[in-house]
Amino acid sequence: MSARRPLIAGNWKMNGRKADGLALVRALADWLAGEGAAHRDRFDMLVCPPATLIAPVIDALGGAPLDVGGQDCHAAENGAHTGDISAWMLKDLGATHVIVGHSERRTDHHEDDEQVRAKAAAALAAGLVPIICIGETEAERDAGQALAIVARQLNGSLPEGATGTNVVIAYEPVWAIGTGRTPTAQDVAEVHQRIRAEARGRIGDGADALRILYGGSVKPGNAAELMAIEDVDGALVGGASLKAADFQAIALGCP
Ligand SMILES: O=C(CO)COP(=O)(O)O
Repeated sequence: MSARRPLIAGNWKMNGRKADGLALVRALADWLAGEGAAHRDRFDMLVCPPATLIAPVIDALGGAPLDVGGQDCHAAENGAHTGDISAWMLKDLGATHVIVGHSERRTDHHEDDEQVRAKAAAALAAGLVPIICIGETEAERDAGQALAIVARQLNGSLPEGATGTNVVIAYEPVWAIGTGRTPTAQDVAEVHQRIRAEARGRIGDGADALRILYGGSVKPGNAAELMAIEDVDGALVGGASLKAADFQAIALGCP
């Protein structure tokens, strides 16, 4: 076993006006400086606000040990790409991470593994840690294809130059996102073990240091059970990351 410190990451998705985002991040910063301070060596914490709030959230941190990331980036550094944001722009604001390949982008924007890999490569080139999301649909799980789909997505989405420490993988079964349903602990363990094995084939023993997050209906009530599973190295949290108390409780679920 390596000393992989869990990463508790909040994906705010398309939620929050400025006042909401600032109130949330201030509450988290206050907690990390107060009650949460005693637990700081048990997890790293990250929030991924909508692009409009990244700069104000970073300004509001006041030195709190809380990283800030984007929810997506374009694969290019600059150029004629209306509405897009580059990894270098996120880095310029002070972001440290960027989510790529979230299933909502794979669905809503038809992103495929090749595009996700290009985005992840851009993140690495810009000096950000890409959080590469993979996960099967319910039909794929019912057809017994979950492991094969996740392996294919991982291999297709992992960029050249990936190591165990410069990328993070998030396993998010599509059918568990926002539904209140989660896979069994055994199913989560099986998929995470497979992800690490596939990663080992690509990056060798660096895979021991690779953080593999679970995402999909993580709540205060199930966080401890999920975080205790072998090869689960943190959580990518959607809905429950919008409430400071819930997000904090999830972090406290880390072993
Ligand atoms: O998609 C997710 C995080 O990226 C998970 O969302 P929920 O936690 O709302 O299910």
